[in-house]
Formats: sequence, C-alpha cells, structure tokens
Amino acid sequence: MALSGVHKDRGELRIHESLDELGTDLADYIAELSETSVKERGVFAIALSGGSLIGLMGKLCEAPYNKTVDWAKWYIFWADERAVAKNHADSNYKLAKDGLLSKVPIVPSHVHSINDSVSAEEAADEYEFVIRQLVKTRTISVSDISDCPKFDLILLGMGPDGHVASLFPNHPVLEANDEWVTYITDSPKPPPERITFTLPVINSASNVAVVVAGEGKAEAVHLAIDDVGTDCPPLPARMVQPTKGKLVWFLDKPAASKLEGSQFSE
Ligand SMILES: O=C(O)[C@H](O)[C@@H](O)[C@H](O)[C@H](O)COP(=O)(O)O
Repeated sequence: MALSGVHKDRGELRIHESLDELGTDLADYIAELSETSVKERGVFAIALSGGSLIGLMGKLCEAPYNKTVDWAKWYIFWADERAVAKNHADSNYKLAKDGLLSKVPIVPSHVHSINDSVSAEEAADEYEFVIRQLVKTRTISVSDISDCPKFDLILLGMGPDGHVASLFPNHPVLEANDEWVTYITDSPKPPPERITFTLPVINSASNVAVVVAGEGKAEAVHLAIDDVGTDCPPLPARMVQPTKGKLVWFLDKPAASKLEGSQFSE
C-alpha cells in the first residue's frame, strides 16, 4: 500500500512500494484530472516531459483507461523538448508518440509538438506563439494572477541533479521570467540544445506532478522536499511551487529513502 502525506509547503507526497503501484496511481490521478477538466472546461491541456515518465504512464494505454478517458478532449504539449529531429531516438515527441500517443485515440491536430526544423531559439519563440493563440481561445486556460498560461496538468520528471524539464541547477535559465518558453544550448544532460517551459509557466499550472523513481535520485528528492535550510541555492525541483495550483510527488520507496519521514500515513 502507498504511503501518503502532505508536506507543509512542498505539496502532496505519494510513496509507492513498486513501480507497478506507482504506475497505477499515476494513471488514476491523470484520468481523474482529465475527467474534472473536461467537465469544467470541455478540454484537458496536458504538458509532458521526457525520460522515464512516459514509461511510467504506460497503464493509461490499458483497460480501463484506454476506454474511459475522453481522449478526444486532450490537447498535448511538452514542458521540454530536445532540439533534435522528431524521429530521432532522443526526441521527447517520439518517446511520447511511441509509448502513449499512438496507442490511444488522440486527435492528431491536438498534439502540439515543437518545430524540429528551425533553431532551438526559433522553436522556443514559435512554441510560445502557438501557446499564446491557444490561450486566446481558452483551449489552455489563463492564470488569474499573471498573464501566464494555466495548463490543467504539467508532468515533470527529475534528474539526480534536481533538474526538471530543461531547467538545470545554477543555470541562468532558472531566472527566465519574461518568456513562457525558452531555450538552452549547453544542457549538462545530452543533447545540449533544448527548449523548455520557464518556471513562471510551470508554477501557474492548475496541477503539477513530479514523478521520480530510483535510489540515485534520493538525495535530490530530500533536497527538493525536506527543510534543508538556505545555505545552498535551491534545486530547480524545489523551485516548483505552483502559486495557486496543486503539487503532487509520485515517488517509489528508493527515491523516497532519504526523506525525513514523520509526515506519512498508510
Ligand atoms: O527531456 C528531458 O531530459 C526531460 O524532460 C528531463 O527533465 C527528464 O524528465 C529528467 O531528466 C528525468 O529523466 P529520467 O526520469 O529518465 O531520469
């Protein structure tokens, strides 16, 4: 059974015995948010990341979700993308297409991938423009406290260094506040050129989920969630603090193994 708890200002923590259990809980969570959003707004605007996240979302392609989720109302975006061709093994679009989007009845015109035939800088500008158009028509909602888009759900993974999307520790990209989408050309995780949502966009979402598995990330999970003082600059994952939205951490036990654990109940 999963342990769950609420950290006073780091959101809800859901800690799972196995990746199988994590995958089921994640699929339930996404399916519920989709249902609520479709009821309230008629659409579900969801942003994906790359990495192990897509594999962990695999249960959405199986019963009951493949039949019960209102896939036709989904609009798909990417919180970050690598500047490579869409058919390249490193492409986050390809990862999601092969692992999820090709297996469920998503409307192809609702899939808003990043242009792979221009520079990372141009692709970031273009992607922001596309998002602006969809905010105007309210396919993507708008934040009531800033002019930022308010995605119904942004799904993030986290690296062992605490990066989320393509927001890396000690990188100037963490200070990008004027753009919704920006780019980097020196990613410490290959490939070097990437496009990413900025922190203001991530923190304007209605829901943000950070999905993290494996012991190699336990220290970063501890630094991102526990009260560790202010001596070091906060990890990017710690800077994920939705202003009005809800933050949920999906962890397996090894990833949660360095958390100060008093806040949990079965
Ligand atoms: O394109 C990317 O590289 C990602 O979006 C990135 O932020 C990823 O989510 C983390 O690096 C975690 O990746 P893993 O779950 O594979 O460790």
